[in-house]
Amino acid sequence: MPAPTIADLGEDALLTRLFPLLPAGSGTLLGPGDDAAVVRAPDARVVVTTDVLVEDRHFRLDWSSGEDVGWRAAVQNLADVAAMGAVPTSLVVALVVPATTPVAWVEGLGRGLAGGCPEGVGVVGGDLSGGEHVAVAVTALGDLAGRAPVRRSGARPGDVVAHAGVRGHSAAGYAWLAAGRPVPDAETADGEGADAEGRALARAVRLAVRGYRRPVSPLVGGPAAADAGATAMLDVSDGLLRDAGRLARASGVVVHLDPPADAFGEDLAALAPVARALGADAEAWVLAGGEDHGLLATFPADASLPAGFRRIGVVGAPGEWTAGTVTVAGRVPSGPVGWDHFRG
Ligand SMILES: Nc1ncnc2c1ncn2[C@@H]1O[C@H](COP(=O)(O)OP(=O)(O)O)[C@@H](O)[C@H]1O
Ligand SMILES: Cc1ncc(C[n+]2csc(CCOP(=O)(O)OP(=O)(O)O)c2C)c(N)n1
Ligand SMILES: [Mg+2]
Ligand SMILES: [Mg+2]
Ligand SMILES: [Mg+2]
Repeated sequence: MPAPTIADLGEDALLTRLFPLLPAGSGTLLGPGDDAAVVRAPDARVVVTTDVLVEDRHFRLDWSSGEDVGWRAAVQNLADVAAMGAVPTSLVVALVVPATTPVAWVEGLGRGLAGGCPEGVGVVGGDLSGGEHVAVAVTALGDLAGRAPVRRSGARPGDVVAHAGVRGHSAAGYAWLAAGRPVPDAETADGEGADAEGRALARAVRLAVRGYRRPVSPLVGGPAAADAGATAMLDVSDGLLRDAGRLARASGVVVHLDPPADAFGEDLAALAPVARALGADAEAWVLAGGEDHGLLATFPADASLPAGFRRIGVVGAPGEWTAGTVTVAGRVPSGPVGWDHFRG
């Protein structure tokens, strides 16, 4: 018997299968099933953002399961809410899927959405459409709880540049899958079968591929950064250099990143076996890889950095370099800076 597809079920039965898998959310007054949802908005100012994931652009069905795609769709949006200094509250999920899609894939997506959402966040509604390719558009709502939003534009010369979360993992995982290399199983990574070097490579590959399939954003760091006096913040979706450049441009400043071995030593060490095996450059993944969804923020020099944030540089005034410039170890890097949907 072939696996049942969503054409076997139809829309209503598919939704009946999906709803119980979705997280309810502590601020949900009316969840999925009516013409619209009703959610609590304690702050009166609602933070709202949307991001779409498109098959073969953001994910491949042969590289990621429904659960992976749901997880990433949630995290990518939750990170944008956190990057404003807000606490995410609800998601709305619009799904385009071919009729031939297995029911299990959509159920996996539901479970992945639940897995990517922290306690208290609900998936309160969405939409379904047939289409040639899979696309998942998520809208996220958040609560500032009295905080001022942390914008991209508030960085001042002398501020410390800090980052919370991993860097380069998603790009390394993508590179591994794009090279057509098999993902080692947990037994190879942790068991007795392989030699020490083989196990180290297996562990590093699994970390990277997991980072690509199911990134983890340090969401609580967003409100914590706001409370610690962050002057500017954004999540790193397109690459550290590109997103730091956006912050620098919006703020009219220059961002000076510390030498990679100091600022990103842990990531470089974690990804080194993957880079060696592929003949690739871990530094390029860390500086220009996207989709890790860490938080990049600037703080006054005398602020104490909240848990999870590490100093990676300092903000400078324009002069020798124009506003919007990002330097690494005192020089403007010549390699790629990150992702652009229309320019590669
Ligand atoms: N089609 C659009 N219509 C209106 N605003 C948009 C559109 N696409 C992007 N934006 C806005 O432009 C800004 C940059 O978008 P984007 O680079 O996608 O941000 P992020 O990386 O945080 O998701 C955001 O404020 C976003 O809301
Ligand atoms: C199959 C596949 N190819 C390429 C990529 C790499 N990639 C796709 S979009 C993107 C940048 C982030 O996505 P975007 O839609 O720009 O999110 P936003 O910046 O709006 O948060 C990257 C690095 C991928 N994740 N999967
Ligand atoms: Mg976006
Ligand atoms: Mg963002
Ligand atoms: Mg982008």
